[in-house]
Amino acid sequence: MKEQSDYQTVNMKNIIHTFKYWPCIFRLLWKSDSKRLMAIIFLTVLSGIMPMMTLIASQNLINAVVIHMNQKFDYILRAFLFLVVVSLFSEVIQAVRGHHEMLFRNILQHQINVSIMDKAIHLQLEDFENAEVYDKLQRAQNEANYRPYQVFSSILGVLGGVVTFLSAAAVLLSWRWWVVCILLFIPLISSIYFVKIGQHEFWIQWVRAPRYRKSWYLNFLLTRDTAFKEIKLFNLGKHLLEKYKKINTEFIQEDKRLLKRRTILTLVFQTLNQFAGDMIVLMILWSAFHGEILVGSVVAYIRAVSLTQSHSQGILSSIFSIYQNNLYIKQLFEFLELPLRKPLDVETEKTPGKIHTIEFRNVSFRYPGTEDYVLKNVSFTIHENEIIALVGKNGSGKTTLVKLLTKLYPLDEGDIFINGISINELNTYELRERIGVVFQDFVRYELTMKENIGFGNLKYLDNNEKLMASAELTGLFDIIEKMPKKLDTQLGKWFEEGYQLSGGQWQKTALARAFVRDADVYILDEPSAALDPLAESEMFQKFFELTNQKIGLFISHRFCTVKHAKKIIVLDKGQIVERGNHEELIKANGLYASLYNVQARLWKEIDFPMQYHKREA
Ligand SMILES: Nc1ncnc2c1ncn2[C@@H]1O[C@H](COP(=O)(O)OP(=O)(O)OP(=O)(O)O)[C@@H](O)[C@H]1O
Repeated sequence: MKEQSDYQTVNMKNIIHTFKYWPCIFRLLWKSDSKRLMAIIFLTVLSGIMPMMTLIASQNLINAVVIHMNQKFDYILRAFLFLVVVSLFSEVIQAVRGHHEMLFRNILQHQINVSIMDKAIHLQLEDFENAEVYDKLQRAQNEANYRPYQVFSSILGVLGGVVTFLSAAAVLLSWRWWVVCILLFIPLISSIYFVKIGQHEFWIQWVRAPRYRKSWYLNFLLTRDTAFKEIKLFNLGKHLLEKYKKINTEFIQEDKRLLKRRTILTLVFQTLNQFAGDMIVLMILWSAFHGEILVGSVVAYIRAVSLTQSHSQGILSSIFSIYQNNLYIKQLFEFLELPLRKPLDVETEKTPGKIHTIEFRNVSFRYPGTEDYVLKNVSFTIHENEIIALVGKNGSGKTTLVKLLTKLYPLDEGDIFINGISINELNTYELRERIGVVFQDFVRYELTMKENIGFGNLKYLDNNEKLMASAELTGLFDIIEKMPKKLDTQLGKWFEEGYQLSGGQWQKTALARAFVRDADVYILDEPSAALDPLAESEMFQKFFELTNQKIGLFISHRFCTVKHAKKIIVLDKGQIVERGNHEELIKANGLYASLYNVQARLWKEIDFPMQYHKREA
């Protein structure tokens, strides 16, 4: 919030503050392609001098014609050839510079995208679920990744413009030095006004950012397949489009006001500039009329006046663009320089070895930035060759337990021991290598079937035998066999020749991905939600076999499966309220029994149809 108000207070200090990222920009530019960067800077300076060179060559030629008319043609020819060479050289420089700039822009953009993605893979889940960090990532990604090039290009604009401006001014200095002062004075005054407008635009852009993201999101919803079905069925298209239009119409209105102000100011200063220029041209003609200067010099001076005027405008618009881009650059580097969270990434040498026991000891947890405990004093132990079922109402903390065990969140209070060692002391990557998890919101990779399974264990990515063995465990084998390119079949509908799987088949793919891992612990969070009863029963049979001499943990709301687990842990509002096997828990007649009975009644169609009939009557 403070950060935001900093932007809203628009003053020179804040504007200057945004320049603090320039060293980072230059490091980034240098890192991207240092040789090309140097070449571009050199060519920019050179092309800044070229207009003046052309001007001097034209002046020479015209003066040569005037002086040597009907006398020596070779003087005229020499002056002409000089002009040809200078013009040609100027064209070549422009072309080579354009070529390098284009390439450099692509390389730089690639470098920035890689840096953003590299940063993102080093963040923690905690960061991704933190609106502020996510915001920074989104801003860096959507708005800021091309800005460094724009700043660079504007700096080049200023550099080239200043060189041309000064060299053209130098031509005029030899005639009347104070003419240069007049030509400088007007742009200087106008730049003060333009900086003020620039500050205002900063502010407008900043305030606009959240609305801009919303409009981006609406655009995303309307143009991707993710929300297509609901948008059609609930007939949301028009409603969402209207929302999008409303936000963007506001932007257009704001832009109109801004542009109006800018256009009026531009007009005023251009008129003043033009008037001053015309007066100076009149003076040049007056001097020529009195024979003080030659025709070539008349042309050269007039051209110099026009160059100084046009380049002063160019320099101003480049400075203006630098101001605007600086704000976004700040967002990019704020994201790239986000400090990585410590505890999860501390790499220790300690490896768990084969996991024989997992012990949760007095674990309590609150999500960062929230007050309420989602887990309270949770303690239980799982041993090798055991399967535990975690049950409880929605939001009771089951998935949170898995996130803590897999070190997706740092522990808050209490500890988790793997083979007697605290997970805080264990190497995160080694620990995760030994755990195979299927989350409720598993990923449907729009890639090949091979990748969808092989991502569970990259070392088997090209081992079709292993991948198919894992597919067999989840009942995918026959489906893959029938696919056009078997394991190499592209899945989903985003890319060419995509083969769309059903919801249950996607779930089986996610299970196969977890099963291909040579894990010691397999965790399934709602693994059967999309499976038909037969597939569910087969999958659990395989799961029981797979976890032989290993540890299995599954979260499920389906009591027909849960009842087969030897140990069942019942969570309620983050606390373990019951534990035991099915028979014990039914006998205890607590939460488990009541949840089980509700479901059993639904299966037996005792209560539900009666109510249904009552409503019909
Ligand atoms: N990233 C988060 N930030 C803040 N609160 C969260 C976050 N994720 C989950 N919660 C909260 O933590 C509580 C437990 O969530 P959890 O996902 O562990 O429940 P669950 O038992 O797995 O539920 P379900 O059966 O619906 O999957 C919920 O109240 C939820 O609102």
